[in-house]
Order: sequence, then structure tokens, then C-alpha cells
Amino acid sequence: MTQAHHHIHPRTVNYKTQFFSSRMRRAIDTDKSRMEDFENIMTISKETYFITVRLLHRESRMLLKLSFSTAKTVERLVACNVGRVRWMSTGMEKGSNFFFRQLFDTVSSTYTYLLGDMKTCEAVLIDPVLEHAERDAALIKELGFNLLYAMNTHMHADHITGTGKLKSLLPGTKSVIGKASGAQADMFLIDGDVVFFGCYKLLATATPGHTNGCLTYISHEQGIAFTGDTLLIRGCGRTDFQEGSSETLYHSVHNKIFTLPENYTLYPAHDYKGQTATTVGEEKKYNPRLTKPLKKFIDIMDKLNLPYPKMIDKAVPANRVCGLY
Ligand SMILES: N[C@@H](CCC(=O)N[C@@H](CSS)C(=O)NCC(=O)O)C(=O)O
Repeated sequence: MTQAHHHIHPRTVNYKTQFFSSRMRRAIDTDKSRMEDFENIMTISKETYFITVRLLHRESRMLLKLSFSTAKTVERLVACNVGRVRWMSTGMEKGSNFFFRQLFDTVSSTYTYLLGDMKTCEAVLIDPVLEHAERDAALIKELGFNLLYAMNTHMHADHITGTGKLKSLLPGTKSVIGKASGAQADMFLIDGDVVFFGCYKLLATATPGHTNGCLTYISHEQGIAFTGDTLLIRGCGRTDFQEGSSETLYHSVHNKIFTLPENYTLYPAHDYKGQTATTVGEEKKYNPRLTKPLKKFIDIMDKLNLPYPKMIDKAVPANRVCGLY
């Protein structure tokens, strides 16, 4: 199922709407007299309403941000400083059963992400690296997770995926990749597919350009997205091999990533400068490539002149079978 998101301009909202849970209503009612100025931003998909309400606390000048969905899967209370919009969390606040861990490979500068439901113990791993399969499996076991899926954002060229090895270390794990990647796996995703783990889910969104099969995995509940090599922090994936196309990548980013709410945190597959995450708002403002018009972007990409990844001749054939699925 494909989810289309439309942004409705902020407008006054009746906070007594039936969409609020009693817990949330109580929280607002308790301090009602001190709340001034509220607005809401609504994101509507086919099945869910995501509503963010901003309430300004008159005395402390704190901005309370309440995000929730009518699907009742999420209720977040995020406090941030007025003006600075410093998010305290991305849905990983106290009380949530959402588990998130960013892991790193220093050789290929690859990030691997472990996500889990701490209540049901179901987990997924995004973009594992072969050389760290044992580390990842040990962590998963230690934390008591049951790894459902070893997922790839795309067919990597700079390292061999850890998927195959993880399947043998953690029997029952299924390999997952985009159908358009042309790779072999246990499960193939197309745009709009949803992967479930416990009570959480990831929406697979096609973002081709670096490769044909590139997917961005979005968690609307947590306000986070895993962009693979499509969008890097202040950069983007190269487009000079596999099925690379600068024009396609540009449209993927502008239509599928930059249309997400600006406070969504983005987690890339790589960073070469020691940065760990970014946001949609930051990249829309500061990405030195993707803030440019299409023609200029293509010109920048044509002139990148990057050396081929050292592992490409080994990695691509191995990843065609997901490191043996
Ligand atoms: N030096 C590394 C490869 C670096 C590289 O080419 N990274 C890719 C993503 S992995 S295919 C990329 O798209 N980089 C874009 C950029 O602007 O850096 C190696 O030899 O493995």
C-alpha cells in the first residue's frame, strides 16, 4: 500500500477532540490555564492521521509538542526549547518499548541499525556488515531479541552484507532487500510495503538513483527514516556505477524524503566525517548538493571524481546473493 502524505497548514485545533487519549487530555487539562497558542500540523496517510500539536507554556516559555496518531500506536510528548527546536528524542523516550541502536564499521564507514520491540522481543537489523555479523548476533542474543529480518537498503558496492552470515548465526532470520535490486533474498520489498516487528513497523519507500533498488525505511511513529545511500549527511550516494542516475536520485530525495516532516531524524548508511544523524529540515536547508536546482546537481555529481570503492568487484557479486541470502 502506498501512503500519500499531505501537509495541512497549521490551524487552531480543539484539543478536546476525541483523538486525544484520556491520559493526554489529563496532561493538557491540568495545565490548561498556562497554555497559550497552539497549532497543529496534520499528516494524513490512507490509514493514519499523525497530528502534532504545539502548546506554549506561558511561564516557562517551554514548547510542549504532542504527537499522536489516531491509530493509537504512538503518543509522544516531546519537550523542546522554544526557538531552538532541540528534540529530546525521536520516539525513543522513556516509557517506549522501541529499541534503537546505531552500530558502525570503521573500514567501510557503514552504519548498521538494530531496531526492536522490547516487549515482544522482535527485532530487525538494517544494513549489516559481514565482518561484524558475530558482533551483531552476540548483541542481539545478549539483549534477548529474536531477529526477524536482516534488511538491506540496497545492494551495496563497498562491503559485503552480513545478511547471509546472520542467517546461519541466528536461524530463522530472513533476508530482505528491494525487489528492484535484482538480488536474491528470502523476502523482496516494493514501494509501500510494510515490515512489522512487534508493534512497530517500517514503511519501505522506493528511492532509486544510487542504485535501482534503493529503499528508504520510514517509521512514521518514531519520526525516523533510514535513507541508505540515497541521502547522506550533507551529501548523497554517488551515481556513477551500478544503475546510478543523478536525475532519479534528485527526484527520489525531493519527492520521498524532503516531503517528510522536517523534524524527522534521518539515519544514513554511511558517514565519512564522524556524524551520526541528521534531520529532514537540516538537509533541506544545508545539503550542499540537493539544495541546488536539478541541472546544477547533475553537474556536481558528474564532477565528483570519486575513486571506485575498493571492494566493489567482490562486494557486488556477493551481495547479488545477499552474502548467501
Ligand atoms: N572509499 C570508500 C567508498 C566511498 C564511496 O564511494 N561511498 C559511496 C557509498 S558506498 S558505495 C558514496 O556514494 N559516496 C558518496 C560521497 O559523496 O562520498 C571505499 O573505497 O569503499
